[in-house]
Formats: sequence, C-alpha cells, structure tokens
Amino acid sequence: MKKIELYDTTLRDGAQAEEVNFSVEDKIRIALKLDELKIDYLEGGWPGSNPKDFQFFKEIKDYHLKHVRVVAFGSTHHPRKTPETDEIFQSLLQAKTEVVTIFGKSWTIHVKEALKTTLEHNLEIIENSVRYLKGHVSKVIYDAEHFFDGFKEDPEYALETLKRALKAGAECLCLCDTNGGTLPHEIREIIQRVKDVLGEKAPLGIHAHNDSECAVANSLEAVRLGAIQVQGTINGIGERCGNANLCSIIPNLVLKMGYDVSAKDVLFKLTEVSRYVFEIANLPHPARLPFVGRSAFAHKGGVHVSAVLKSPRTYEHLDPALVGNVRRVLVSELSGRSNILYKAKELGIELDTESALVNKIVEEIKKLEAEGYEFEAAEASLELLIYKLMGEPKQYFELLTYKVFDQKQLLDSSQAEATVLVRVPPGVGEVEHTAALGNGPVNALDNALRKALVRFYPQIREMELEDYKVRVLPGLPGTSSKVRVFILSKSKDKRWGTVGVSTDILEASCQALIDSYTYKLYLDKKKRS
Ligand SMILES: CC(=O)SCCNC(=O)CCNC(=O)[C@H](O)C(C)(C)COP(=O)(O)OP(=O)(O)OC[C@H]1O[C@@H](n2cnc3c(N)ncnc32)[C@H](O)[C@@H]1OP(=O)(O)O
Ligand SMILES: CC(=O)C(=O)O
Repeated sequence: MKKIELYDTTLRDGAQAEEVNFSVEDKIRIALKLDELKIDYLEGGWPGSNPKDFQFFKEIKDYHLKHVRVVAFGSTHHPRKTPETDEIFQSLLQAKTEVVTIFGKSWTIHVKEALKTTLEHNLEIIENSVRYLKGHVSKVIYDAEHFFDGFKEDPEYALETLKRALKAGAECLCLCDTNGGTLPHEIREIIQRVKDVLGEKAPLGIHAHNDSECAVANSLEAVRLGAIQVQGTINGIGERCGNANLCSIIPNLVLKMGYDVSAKDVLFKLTEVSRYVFEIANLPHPARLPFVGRSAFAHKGGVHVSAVLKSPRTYEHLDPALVGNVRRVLVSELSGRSNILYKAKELGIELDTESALVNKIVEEIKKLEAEGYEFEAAEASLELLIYKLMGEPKQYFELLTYKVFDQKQLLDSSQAEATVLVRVPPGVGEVEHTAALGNGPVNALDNALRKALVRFYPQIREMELEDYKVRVLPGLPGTSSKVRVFILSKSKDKRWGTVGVSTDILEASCQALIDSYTYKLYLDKKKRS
C-alpha cells in the first residue's frame, strides 16, 4: 500500500477564504484537532505576513503535537532582494519550524508581469531561495504556483523551474493549480509529461483549487499518477471557490483507492473534525458536504428508505460510521411507511408494522406538507404529531387567547406588547393571565407565554430559542402569502426543531412556540418517568 502524505493548509490558504478570520487561539485549537486526525503537515500561516501568524508559530511550540509537523509558508525571495536582505523571506526562519514551504513562479506571464523580472532571474531566485532554506531547516517543500497554466503556456520553462528547485534540494515539488481552471484529463496529460522528464520517482505533490469544481478529482488523479503529497483544507475552504477538500480526499484515498495515509486509523473522527473546524471558523456546516455533511447519509424518498432498511448498501456508497457520520431518515411528502417506521423507532415509539395507524400517519404528514409544513428539521413537531395520531397527545397547557400590540408608532425604540390567557393543565386547570414586552411582536408573544408557563413549570427557564426562521410559501400573492416558521430550541445540551404554518406570521410562530414548550415539558416528564 503506497503511503501518501496529507498536507493541510486550512490555517493559511483556508484563511484566505472570504469571511474566514482565525485568531491565534482559533489556529491553535484547529492545529490540535488536526493532530488528532493524524494530518502529516500543517501549514500554520505566512509568518512574514502579519503578527498573528507569527505569534501562532511562537505559541504552537508550547504544545506537544503527537503526529503533525508544523510548516511555515512564504514565497521565494523578492526579485530586488537576496535571501539575506529580504525581511519577509527571513521571517520564515524566525518561525523556527523544521519544515518550510515556499511558492515560486512557473508561469512566464507571472514572472514578467507580477515579479517584473526576467525568466532567467526567476530561475535563480527559485534555486537560491530553496538552497538558502535547505541550509537552515530540515525539509523544504516547493509549491510551483500556477504550474498547470504555466506548463500550457511554456512547458519547457515550467519544467525548468521544477528542475531548479529539485537541484537546490527541495524534497517535494508540489504542482499547484492556482487558478483552479484545470480539468482532470489535463492534470493527467501534464503530470505524465512531467514524469517523462523528471522520472517516475520525482517527488511530486498536488495543490488544487476548486474554481472548476474539480479540485478533489484533480487531486485524486494526481495521486493515481504518482503524487506523494496532497495539499488541501478542511471542508475545502480557501481563496475564491476554495481548495481541494481533505474531508473528501482522505476517505476516497483510504476507502476507495486503497492508499496508506496516517489518518486511516482515525477516519471515524473525520465528521467531528469537519464540524469542529467550521464551528471555530464560525461558518455554518454545509449539510450537503459529501462524507461529513448532515445530509450525506440522509434518506428521503420512500423507495430509498424501504431498501436501505433491508440493506444499507442499496443507497449508500459506504457505511457512514467509517467516517463518523450517521444515517438519517427524513419524513416528508415523499415518505412511505418505511420512513415512518424507521423514524418512530428512532424516537423510541413502537409502531406495529402492519397497523393502519402507520398509513394514517403517512397520510396526515402528506396532507400537512401539502399545506406548507415541513418536518425534516422539525422532528419535535413530528414526534408530537405521531403521539397525537396514536391517541396519546402530549399537552401540558392550553393557550386560550393571545393579543399582540405593536407600539412602534408610540415609543422611540421598537417595542411590542403581548398578553396571553393560558390554562394549566388543559381543560380543567387554572387560567393564568400575563403580559410581556418584546423587541418585536413574536418576541413579546414568546415572553408572555414563557412568563405564564414558568409559574407552573419552572424548568421552562432552562430553555432558550436558538434560531427562528420565516419562509414565505408560494401560492397566495404578496403580503397575503402563507409563511412557515421554524424554531430551533435548546435546553442544556439538547436541541429540537418545531414548525408552524399560517397566513398570519404570529399564528405560525405561536404554533411553533407551543410545540417547542410542549416538547420541553414532554422531555422532562419522560426523563422523570
Ligand atoms: C497562490 C497563493 O495563494 S500565494 C499566498 C498568497 N497569500 C497572501 O498574499 C497572504 C499574505 N500576504 C501578505 O501579507 C502580503 O502580501 C505580504 C506581506 C506577503 C507582502 O506584502 P507587500 O510587501 O506589501 O507586497 P504586496 O502584497 O503589495 O505584493 C506582493 C509582492 O510579492 C511579490 N511576489 C509575489 N510572488 C512572489 C514570489 N513567488 N517570489 C517573490 N516575490 C513574490 C510581488 O511581486 C509583490 O512585490 P512588489 O510589491 O515588489 O510588486
Ligand atoms: C501556493 C498556492 O497556494 C497556490 O498556488 O494556490
């Protein structure tokens, strides 16, 4: 089994992505997590770029990293300076890493127009820079920036840059598809021609960008052609459309192509690492990410669910547990009996496979979805609905009336007031009348409802609303449209989603709020019994 080195550049090229800005502390936490994933090389940043990157290299030394080797990144020395006089270049040594990566120019237009120097001088710059660094650190990786574009323009020159880096002692020649425009068949042709000149054993790497959506495919193809190192980022973040996504490359290399990478022993951590990095980056984790996304193994169509329950291989390319993910079954208008049976089992509800109740639930869900409800994310509303249809409704209070006054015209700041009449327990209990203010009508209604319930159920205080989304549904025109409200609630470490639909946004919010509070009370009751 051939060994492939994994090189992560989340903290450098990943940090070049729009909306990503890591603090030193963020970088340290990500570095430690990538060490757990047994990534071989971790590019920590460009020490000559800013004090934060420099500080990272200083602080990371205080940590005991078990596997990963930290790499400082920079460019070849400036054309009007030497390695000794170029301060930015010198900062690579001040980072005090054993491994340094520098990028140099392979494309003639970059030499002439960006560096404003001659082709021969660029070759000297590459050779001098690598040789100088080799005298100070144990390993130098040479990133051939724009290699594929450069090769298309002037193959001989692009190859000469590699020869110079190799001659000066670079341990890896990483071919970069910097503009991300290269397609897999071009990667194949060009790498083949590089090997024809440099030999089968040339120590090649690949660094692909995703502008043509081919970064993963290009990286895998490069490995198949002999590259020994793959560079990429967690979840593919990076400059413009991003870099090759290591969270897809790693399982493909291990599980599909049979390569040996250190991360193979801890592949089950992949989903955790992917979500952790985005949590730190403060980015929403895309559900549709292959392997690690929430939807990567989510089955919706009734035909799919029915078959997956018989044999998961029918609609799964691999066992989700291998990459630390989980199978999910969604309930929607596309569901059949199998979806409901699976979901009920997951929720701990025993349903008789043959019972007419299952058909009743399927029909009710299809009817509600046609009205605009969606239960895929609103699993708490779904669970309450199933109990209701089973004849075991979970009801701990009854909202008799509510009124909301929007006082925007009367006060300086935007404020609304709500009053509610709530009966606890439903049907027979005491009627509570409360009023509350809020920064908007929905907030006021929520505050009033909460105030009324807390007297009877103090545990409501533990609960908070984490997210509130309103979606206008197609059908009725303009402001007469129906809306769907989705609420995500949280209590301690438990989260649940609820849904409401109406032409009145307050009514839709109220339905979702009632389900949310009801679910909290149901959970507590279940825990106690
Ligand atoms: C393909 C990649 O992703 S490479 C990494 C890109 N990442 C970044 O640029 C982020 C970090 N960069 C920075 O903080 C800054 O650009 C610095 C500190 C490196 C340089 O800042 P400045 O000295 O102000 O230069 P500026 O950013 O305006 O321009 C880049 C300079 O690097 C030079 N340069 C570009 N590539 C190379 C190279 N391979 N070798 C030597 N010099 C290079 C450019 O010619 C330009 O020099 P000039 O100012 O004499 O024209
Ligand atoms: C080096 C690098 O980040 C690139 O060429 O894309």
